[in-house]
Amino acid sequence: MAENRVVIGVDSSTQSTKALAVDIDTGAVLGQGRAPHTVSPGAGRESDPEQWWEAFGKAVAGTGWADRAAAVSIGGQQHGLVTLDASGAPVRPALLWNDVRSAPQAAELRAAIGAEEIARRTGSVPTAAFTAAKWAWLRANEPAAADRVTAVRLPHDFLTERLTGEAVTDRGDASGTGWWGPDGYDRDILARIGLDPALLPEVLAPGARAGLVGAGTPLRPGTPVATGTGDNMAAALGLGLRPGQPVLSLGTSGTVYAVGRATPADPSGTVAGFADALGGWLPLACTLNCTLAVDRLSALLGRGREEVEDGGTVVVLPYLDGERTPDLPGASGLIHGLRHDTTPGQLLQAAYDGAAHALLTALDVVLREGGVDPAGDEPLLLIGGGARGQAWQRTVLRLSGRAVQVPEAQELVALGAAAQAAALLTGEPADEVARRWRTAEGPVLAPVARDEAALERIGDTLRRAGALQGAPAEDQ
Ligand SMILES: Nc1ncnc2c1ncn2[C@@H]1O[C@H](COP(=O)(O)OP(=O)(O)O)[C@@H](O)[C@H]1O
Ligand SMILES: O=C(CO)[C@@H](O)[C@H](O)COP(=O)(O)O
Repeated sequence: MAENRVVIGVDSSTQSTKALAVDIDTGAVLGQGRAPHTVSPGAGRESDPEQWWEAFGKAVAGTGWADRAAAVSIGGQQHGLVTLDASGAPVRPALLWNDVRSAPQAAELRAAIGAEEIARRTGSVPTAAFTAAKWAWLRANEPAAADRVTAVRLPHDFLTERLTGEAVTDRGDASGTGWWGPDGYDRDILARIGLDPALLPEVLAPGARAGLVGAGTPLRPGTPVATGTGDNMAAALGLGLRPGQPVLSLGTSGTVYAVGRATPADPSGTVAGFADALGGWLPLACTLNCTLAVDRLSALLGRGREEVEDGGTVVVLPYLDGERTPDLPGASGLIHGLRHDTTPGQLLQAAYDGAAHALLTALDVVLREGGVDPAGDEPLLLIGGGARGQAWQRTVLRLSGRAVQVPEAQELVALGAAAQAAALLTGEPADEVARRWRTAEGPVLAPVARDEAALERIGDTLRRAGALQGAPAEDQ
């Protein structure tokens, strides 16, 4: 294999870094590497950016192509607040997307600007996940640390800068900050949260080159580096997604999204109006409790993930980490409707249902926000670690009523980053590279009738659980 025909794509996600070495011509994966991350337990969710950098080195070395790849690009978990001092070292661990301590700061921003206005300006109504709320939390709770910060980055920007020395980002990841919109950085929002725009990276145009690999990194000096993007935007590239094709990703987070034709601005906050990595839009709904919550329930029940049973009417709201969709940052797990004849397998199935419910009920809003008819019959593309699970597949079929397509290709975030890197060399748009690689191909599972009764039971429990789960009085 000629060295100038292989690129490396990286996914620096919540639980681990994954890297793929990919043949530019065929999309064949020639090598892969992985290294785990540590996320703090307890009230917050934090990770050390230095560990991401070490994991990046191990994962790219694991591909076997680190010293020979022709280009590289990095997709990363969205929203995380990385704070650097004048030497480029982290001031403190990064505050991650699933850290809900910043919920009061998000509520303050919403109240100060108004949900409609902030959605119009930034595409999204901020929740605790958004970087703007995290910076406001840092200012309020650790002012001395905030004062030492000379640069604010997102996880993928931090790694790109370590590689190239360039302080740059892309519109996809920038759109998850809460301080960026179609007109660029929103100076009013930055002023409200006390963040100097000079601390932020430059937002590069789609398809631009971020820079060249410098000395002393795990990659060959001089290797071109693409802009990278947020992990969901990278997966959209990795699938070669066209407008209106819906995606459900089952990983640490659950996400549902589609490339849109229109600029999204959902004032209800269910759908975040992210930008994609190409110049379009990526309306998306995200939950905090997905594969990890179901795995925790299966461990508590002492059953394997696939040991589910049909029947019964028990409802599980598996909000072990608080929740973002619906916006219940103070929520916890809740079981309702337990009977003498409820079996452990039914309880486990109810956890799957509870984790999928918000994503699948948000799907129509996601499509409408992107200007696409939700009545279309495009199969739902199922990706992420959970997509291989039979129980997950059956749950999604039952609660969506749609055909479900499971791409054979795995690690679509890393593949999307690889497509970005390849696009730097070939001049094609990255989504076209992925379509050429046929990354979305895989079996299509035939639709089944939507289980309206289960959806209604979960929705009803949610409404009635109101005060217990910390819902505002007007929603109860
Ligand atoms: N066969 C499977 N069935 C259900 N869940 C799975 C399966 N394989 C992996 N997972 C889950 O997938 C998750 C990892 O998914 P991934 O998309 O790699 O995560 P991340 O969001 O960190 O990128 C893990 O929490 C794991 O429990
Ligand atoms: O917050 C969001 C999307 O808005 C998450 O999807 C993060 O981007 C984390 O992704 P994973 O680590 O679960 O892939």
